[in-house]
Amino acid sequence: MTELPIRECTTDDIPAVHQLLQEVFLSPDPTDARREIYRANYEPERCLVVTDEGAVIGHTGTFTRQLSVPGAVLAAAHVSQVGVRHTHRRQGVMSRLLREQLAQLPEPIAVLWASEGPIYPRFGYAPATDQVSLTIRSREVRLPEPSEPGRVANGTSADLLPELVGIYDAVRPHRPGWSSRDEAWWRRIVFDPPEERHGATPLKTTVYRDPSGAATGYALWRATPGWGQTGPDGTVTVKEVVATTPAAHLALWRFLLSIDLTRTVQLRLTGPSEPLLRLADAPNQLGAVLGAGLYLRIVDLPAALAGRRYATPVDLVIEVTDPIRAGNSGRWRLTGDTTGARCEPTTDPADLHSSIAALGAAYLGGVRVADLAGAGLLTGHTHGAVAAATAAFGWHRAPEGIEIF
Ligand SMILES: CC(=O)SCCNC(=O)CCNC(=O)[C@H](O)C(C)(C)COP(=O)(O)OP(=O)(O)OC[C@H]1O[C@@H](n2cnc3c(N)ncnc32)[C@H](O)[C@@H]1OP(=O)(O)O
Repeated sequence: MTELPIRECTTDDIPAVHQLLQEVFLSPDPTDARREIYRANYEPERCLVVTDEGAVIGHTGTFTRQLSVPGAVLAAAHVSQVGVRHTHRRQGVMSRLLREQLAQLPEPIAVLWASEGPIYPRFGYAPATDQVSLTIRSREVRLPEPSEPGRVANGTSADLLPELVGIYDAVRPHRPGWSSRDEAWWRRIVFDPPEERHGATPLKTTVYRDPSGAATGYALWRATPGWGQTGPDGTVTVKEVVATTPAAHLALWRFLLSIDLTRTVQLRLTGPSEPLLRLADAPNQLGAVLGAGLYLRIVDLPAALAGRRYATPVDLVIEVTDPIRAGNSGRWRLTGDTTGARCEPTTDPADLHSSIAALGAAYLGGVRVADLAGAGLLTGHTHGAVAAATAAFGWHRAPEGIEIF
């Protein structure tokens, strides 16, 4: 049987691609406003389609964005919108799309959110952040008193957007796992059509101002009313809290936990470095659940390993196997520290042996090399190599994915 053709997407394909994605993600009919939001971010020249008799039956997409990694900010392919029509599944269409995409990507790393865990490891992707989800019983948790006399104020996202962008961009370079946002991405973040609120309030924007009046933090959140036998039982759903200072973070969370008529506060996407985990007087009442977060794939190994910084001086030979991007396979000498790094081919004997996926898991500093070795996913060949790599690849702040793209 001849293979169905695979090719770059064009602007003419966009309606058919949207139709396919709506179908495969079991989504309701998008409104014109939602279509426009998707269209603004869509980069057809970075997307691939498979067609059958001219009809689009498979798709994978890439968004051009940057990702913060330990000590640096790198170009990272943000892979998304992977889908194959129900009638064409389990015939290898996705596999062809993802392999072709990996062959073409110019970025040193690629990241994605997996709709289902088993799909991506076979392509060299691995979970690189621990996702922490919180379901907080807000009346059972107390936070410390405010550490400065600032104030919170609500406004519209349109009016406050310049301040939101300023706060986000001040924090982002220091938060491994966070993605750059251009104007179109910000429009998507604050997009809030009434038909998608499902009984909740509009998205609210709350800014914290320090005693000098400077905006040092913001929260995006909404509330859903609820009533139980004992009275009010509403839920606050927090989209994100971003703060440049601990004082702003504390003040915003004190505010969110005290919204009248609510008893639960949910935050779906944070990580192990979330300060609330240390601030709450009753941490168990935060309802923390751990899951797999952002998946990462090393695409161009020497560029990726030289592109981040290392917490302790490192000089190790790593033998890597990559069945898909053959150029990554081989022995590489990695040297570096907190100021820079080099990664070059070598014929020296290996200190460590790793699959491309295991190295990707360790890349953002959130998965310990020693834990990967303990699971048998990575092997140390010389004395102390696993310990040295564990210290060097680790980072002082755990990576976190805070936005599904
Ligand atoms: C980054 C993102 O966009 S995440 C979103 C991914 N998309 C979705 O979840 C939408 C709904 N699902 C789909 O559209 C399709 O089922 C896809 C894209 C997940 C898979 O497409 P297919 O063309 O059927 O995949 P393909 O035939 O290449 O399968 C390759 C292998 O992955 C496995 N696989 C595919 N999908 C899944 C899954 N959902 N769960 C577990 N294994 C899977 C297949 O069994 C196959 O394994 P094998 O080689 O051992 O037989």
